[in-house]
Amino acid sequence: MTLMTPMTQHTVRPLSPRSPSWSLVLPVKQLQRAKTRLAPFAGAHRPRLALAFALDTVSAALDCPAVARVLVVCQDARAGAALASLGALVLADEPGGGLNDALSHGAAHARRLHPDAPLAVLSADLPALRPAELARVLGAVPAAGRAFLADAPGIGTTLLACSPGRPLAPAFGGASRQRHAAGGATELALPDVPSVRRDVDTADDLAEALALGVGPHTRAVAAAMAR
Ligand SMILES: Nc1nc2c(ncn2[C@@H]2O[C@H](COP(=O)(O)OP(=O)(O)OP(=O)(O)O)[C@@H](O)[C@H]2O)c(=O)[nH]1
Ligand SMILES: C=C(OP(=O)(O)O)C(=O)O
Repeated sequence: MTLMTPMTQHTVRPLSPRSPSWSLVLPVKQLQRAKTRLAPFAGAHRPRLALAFALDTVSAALDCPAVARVLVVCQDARAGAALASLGALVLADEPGGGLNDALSHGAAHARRLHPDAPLAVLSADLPALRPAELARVLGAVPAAGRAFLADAPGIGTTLLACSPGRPLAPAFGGASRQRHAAGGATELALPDVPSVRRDVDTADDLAEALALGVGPHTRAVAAAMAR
C-alpha cells in the first residue's frame, strides 16, 4: 500500500455540526482504461468524463453531513491529485487487483484509521449525487450487519455498507445486486434516492444523470462535448 497524499479533508472543509461518523471509500479506475462503455459516445472525451464523474461524486460525498472522511482508491496520478485537492485521502490500488480488491484494500485502510466508524463503499460514477440523498441512504443502514443499495436498473450495486468489526466482502461487477443479497447483505429499499442509484456506464445513463442534475465538472465536460 502506498499513501499518495496526506489527508487534507479537515483543512479544506469544516466538519458538520451533525457529528459525521461514516468512513466512505470510493474506487476510481485509471482514467485511460475507465468508462469503456462510453467510448462510442464520448470518443477522446472519455478519460476527462471519467475524471469529472469522480470529482462530482467525491465532492458530493465530502459535503454529506453523515460522512466524516472520504478515501479514494486510485492508481491514476492525475485523478489522485485532483481528488486529493478536494479533500479526499487517496490510496494507491494494490498491484494486480481489480475493483473488489481495491475496495477491500481501501476498507482495510479505513478500518485501521478509524476502527469504530461505520464503513461504506460507493461507486465513483454517480455525477448527480446529492449529499442529502447519500445521508438518507447511510441513515437507513442497520446498526449491525451489512447492507447495500441497488443501482438504477436494479442489476448492480452503487453502495455497500457494513458495521464496525464486520467484513465488507464486496462482490461488485455486473449483476452484483443478486450477489450481495445472496451473500447475506440487507437490501436498502428506499424510494427517493435516485442520485445515489444513478451510476453512469452508457450514453443513456449520462442523459438520465443530466436530467437529474449533475455536478459542475460533469456539466462542463458535457457542455464541451456538445460544442
Ligand atoms: N481503484 C479501482 N477502481 C475501479 C477498478 N475498476 C473499476 N473501478 C471503479 O469502480 C466504479 C464502478 O466501475 P464500473 O462502472 O465498472 O466503471 P469502469 O470499469 O470504469 O467502466 P467500464 O470500462 O465501462 O466497465 C467506478 O468508480 C470505477 O472507476 C479498479 O480496478 N480499481
Ligand atoms: C460495478 C458494477 O456494475 P457496472 O460496472 O455495470 O456499473 C456493479 O454494479 O457492481
